[in-house]
Amino acid sequence: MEEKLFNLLKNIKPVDLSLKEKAYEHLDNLTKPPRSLGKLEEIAARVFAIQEGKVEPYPARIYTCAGDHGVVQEGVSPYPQEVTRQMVLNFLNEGAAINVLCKTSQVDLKVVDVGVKGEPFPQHKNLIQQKIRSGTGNIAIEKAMRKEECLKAIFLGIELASNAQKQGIKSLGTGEMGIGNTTSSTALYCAFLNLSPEETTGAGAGLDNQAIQHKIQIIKKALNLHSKTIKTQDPLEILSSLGGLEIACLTGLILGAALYKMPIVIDGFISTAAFVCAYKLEPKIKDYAFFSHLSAEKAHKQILEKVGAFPLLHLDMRLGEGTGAALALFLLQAAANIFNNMATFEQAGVASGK
Ligand SMILES: O=C(O)c1ccc[n+]([C@@H]2O[C@H](COP(=O)([O-])O)[C@@H](O)[C@H]2O)c1
Ligand SMILES: Cc1cc2nc[nH]c2cc1C
Repeated sequence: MEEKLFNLLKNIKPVDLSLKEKAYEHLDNLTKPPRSLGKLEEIAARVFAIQEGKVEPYPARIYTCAGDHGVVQEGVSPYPQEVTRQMVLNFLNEGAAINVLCKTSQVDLKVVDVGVKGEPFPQHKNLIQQKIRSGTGNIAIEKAMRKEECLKAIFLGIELASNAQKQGIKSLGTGEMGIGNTTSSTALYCAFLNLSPEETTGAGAGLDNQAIQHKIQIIKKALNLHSKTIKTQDPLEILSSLGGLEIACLTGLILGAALYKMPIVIDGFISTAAFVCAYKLEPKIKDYAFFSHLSAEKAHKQILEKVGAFPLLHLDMRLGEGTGAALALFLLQAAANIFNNMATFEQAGVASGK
């Protein structure tokens, strides 16, 4: 399976960023002072480069991937594990923030059970039931998952991107749900970016300061236990040891987006951990990615700076689910409409500047 993955990764093509100049030539002819729409123009230009001559991000889809985390038994989250399952049901009943924001932005939503603890969910049109295992192992005392399970989750993510493309979807967004997954994400950041748990551990879904100190100790314990693996810097081993099933699936989704030349919007703190895993597997994926927002989770700013990414929105959000991605996909569509629908100086009879 590992060899199959590395062979697939070889097919990922770099984005031809020289195409951005061609996009800017068109944007500079539109009835506005050049570059006056700022980052919106940058978005249009990069989508043009990714889609090789078109700016067409819609129809768009978010995959919200759900999985449970064994490390929750260490008391690292203010919420009980059952909330993962309960929120998946809420997503399917269209009562969650992600449902509302996807409707607002006209983004399609699919919910993926890749590792929620317990029984599979009843069939539902928006549910992809692909549980690989019933939650991860507790990373403070064992590996999160076997390498084969991690690879299965990555391949599932790649398949989700492929299916979306076959169904006419033009861009993707990441979403996740998993009580305990900020602990796993923080451990991944420490392992991949050589950061300390003290500087990267935050409140997650709402821990107080004392509980954050405890979370730091648990992350340290996990990093110690897996220190040999971390030294190797093998992305698959590190993801299997410290990650989560939803994080591995999103890693695959990001790789798949690049493979199928689709723009992908990375949501908050946990999705960025999946981005780092995908980047470590194949750095060419970076130019396919947009970062929706700066999460209020403590270390997100530092991490985004470290990976050279700029977040589009600053709204103090820290929910996950794909909520930032839903808002940012709308910005991609706004950028596309600017590119495709504005009049040029010539068409409108407006004098251009010198
Ligand atoms: O997206 C973010 O930036 C973000 C930051 C903090 C928490 N979350 C969400 O909260 C859950 C994880 O929090 P915790 O404290 O249980 O690790 C998980 O379901 C995430 O979607 C999400
Ligand atoms: C209620 C709730 C909703 C969430 N959505 C994403 N993470 C979450 C965590 C909690 C606790």
